[in-house]
Amino acid sequence: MFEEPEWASAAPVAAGLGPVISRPPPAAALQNKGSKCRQLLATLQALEAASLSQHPPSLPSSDSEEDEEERKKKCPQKASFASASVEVGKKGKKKCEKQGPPCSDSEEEVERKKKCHKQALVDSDSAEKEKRKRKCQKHAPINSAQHRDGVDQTGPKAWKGGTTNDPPKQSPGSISPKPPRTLSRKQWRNRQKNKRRHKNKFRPPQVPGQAPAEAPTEKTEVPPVSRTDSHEARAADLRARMAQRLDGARFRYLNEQLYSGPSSAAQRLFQEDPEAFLVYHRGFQSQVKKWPLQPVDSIARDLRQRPASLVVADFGCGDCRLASSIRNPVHCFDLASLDPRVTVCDMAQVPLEDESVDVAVFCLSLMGTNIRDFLEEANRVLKPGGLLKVAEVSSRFEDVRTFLRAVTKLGFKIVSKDLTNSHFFLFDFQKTGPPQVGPKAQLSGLKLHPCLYKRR
Ligand SMILES: C[S@@+](CC[C@H](N)C(=O)[O-])C[C@H]1O[C@@H](n2cnc3c(N)ncnc32)[C@H](O)[C@@H]1O
Repeated sequence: MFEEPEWASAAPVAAGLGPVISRPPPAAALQNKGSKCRQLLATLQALEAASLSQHPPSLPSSDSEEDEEERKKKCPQKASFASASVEVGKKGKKKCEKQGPPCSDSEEEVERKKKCHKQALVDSDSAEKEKRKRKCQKHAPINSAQHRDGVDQTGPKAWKGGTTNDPPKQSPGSISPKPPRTLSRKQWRNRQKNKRRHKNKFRPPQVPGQAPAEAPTEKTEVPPVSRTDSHEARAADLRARMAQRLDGARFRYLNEQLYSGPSSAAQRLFQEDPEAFLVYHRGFQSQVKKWPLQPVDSIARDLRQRPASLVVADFGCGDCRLASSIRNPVHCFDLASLDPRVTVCDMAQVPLEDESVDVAVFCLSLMGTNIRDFLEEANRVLKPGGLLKVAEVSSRFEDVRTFLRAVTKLGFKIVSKDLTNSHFFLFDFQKTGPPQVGPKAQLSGLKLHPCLYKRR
């Protein structure tokens, strides 16, 4: 009964103690029950000792699959039994000890021990299974419910063959000498992360808040077009700005010409270059529209309070803003025409009869160096007692009183003056009669500063 071949041959091999244990002959065993029992116990103890020294159960690594593999390599056919036999040594002994005295010499005793040994083997197998099951549960807590439900997921390979994608959990303290064949949860996550990174590496960068680009389609060809558009828009904008600056320069030049020479020269200028008149007026309009109040509007307001029957002569009318603002009949004179109502002429000589108009207006138009000619012409066409209205840029006046005195010598008296406006002065004169001075008399008060515009 002690010659159970598997147990007798496998145990020493598994324990590595074959040469140490001497097996007594069966006959002697039957005769000497006490010694057999002792031998049996000795064998069991030796097996147990060997088992403990080689595979200490307290070490976590001893339960590892690698160790199992190692054992299988050492004894491919008997490995499972060998591990079981180790347990036999422990559990069988304990069970036997519980069931009866350790050193009974009777045959029943031996039989009982044999049964105990078989039972121990069964117990050992079930214990081993239970241990593996616990180990698996420890590695895969997510699937613990499945384990509880009886789904067999035992063993580390469950992660490979399982339907779930959840990685196995590795206990924090466990250190495996070899790289694990299954991935830990952390390793699995890192691998997934690396895969995603690798994918995203070759994707075009996405703007936050925008939908991700599906593929390089026609949409990707849009930016060059928009770039071209923006380039053309910038070029057009640049051209417009350059043209504006050129116009500004031309306006300043023309403006200076009008103030620095006699009206005859200005007349020639615009006759030779009609476009220059447009340039000048564009520049003038861009300037006065920034003013808080345009003097022409102030004059028009005053005239609207007077009888509409009064005949008005507008010297240097420009775009006929005054004529458009009042109901009075208005003779419009200028060096060039921006409106059909304009009579093109030098205002030093207007095509009007003497004493034919009630109101003569000079709104920012005393530009030439021959201002006296303009004022004498107004005196000629004005009716006696007629109204002379003058508006000029305030900065042009060196001394307002000398100006007023000079105008008075030309057959006018000052009626009202308004010096309150920040940009221009307003004067009202009444015709008193013909000029009181001869043609060669000097009227220095009529010399006004040119109104020059700064480059902006
Ligand atoms: C600054 S603009 C003012 C235009 C208009 N009076 C206004 O206030 O809107 C001066 C105008 O007087 C005109 N002018 C200057 N000298 C002139 C002259 N000798 N004969 C006719 N018009 C003249 C210019 O051509 C210009 O249109």
